[in-house]
Amino acid sequence: MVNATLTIKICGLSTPETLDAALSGGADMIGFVFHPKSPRFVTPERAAELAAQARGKAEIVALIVDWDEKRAADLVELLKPDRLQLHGSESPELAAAIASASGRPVMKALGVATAADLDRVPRYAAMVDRILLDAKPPKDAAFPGGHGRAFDWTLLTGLDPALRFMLSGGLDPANVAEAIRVARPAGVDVSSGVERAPGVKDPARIAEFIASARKAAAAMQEGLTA
Ligand SMILES: O=C(O)c1ccccc1NCC(=O)[C@H](O)[C@H](O)COP(=O)(O)O
Repeated sequence: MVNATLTIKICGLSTPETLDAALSGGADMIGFVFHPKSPRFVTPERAAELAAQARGKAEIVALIVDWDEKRAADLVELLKPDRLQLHGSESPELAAAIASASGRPVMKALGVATAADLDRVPRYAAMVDRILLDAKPPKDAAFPGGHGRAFDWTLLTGLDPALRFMLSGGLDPANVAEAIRVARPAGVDVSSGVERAPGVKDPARIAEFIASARKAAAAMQEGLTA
């Protein structure tokens, strides 16, 4: 399911129509947000209904914020996601404990604003399956992700290529190609950039985002092999 050259994740889906746009566009991962303050919040029961549409076609990612192992394992029991995304201030040890208790690979999101924010990447990378490098939320934000803010992608150019990180934060159909060219991520993740209002996904923008990202990844690949 996960593309060898670029993993594309569409996050914060909450309707069958927009989920279909992500799947038919060829998304590798689709994300459900379980943070109650988010405009993209879905209940586990609603997510389980939507997940039936995606199972076997794309990885189902459950996004949780500062949950403990027990709560994460209970969600996994109900939803049977392929992966958990931790988007709070979970320590590397808690992230590893959640992976172990739930039996699911964990992607840990880390906020980036300056080069110093990357110092903790190796500690997390040693404990989880994937790292997602996202913009930091605004200081007064009610929820810690999905704010459509980009950060300076050039900060990532010195990262170990073996890290195979995912990139998010303010990506959209117009800038994703440039983000891929500059940061060379193994994957990209988008939410606000494919919406017409907070929490309201736009099927046409989802298709456009996936097409732009695939085209940019193919061009990079061609450049590397030419
Ligand atoms: O999207 C949310 O509402 C959300 C709420 C709480 C924690 C994380 C959240 N989203 C995280 C994501 O995976 C987003 O895709 C990522 O932050 C990028 O968002 P955006 O800049 O809006 O594309």
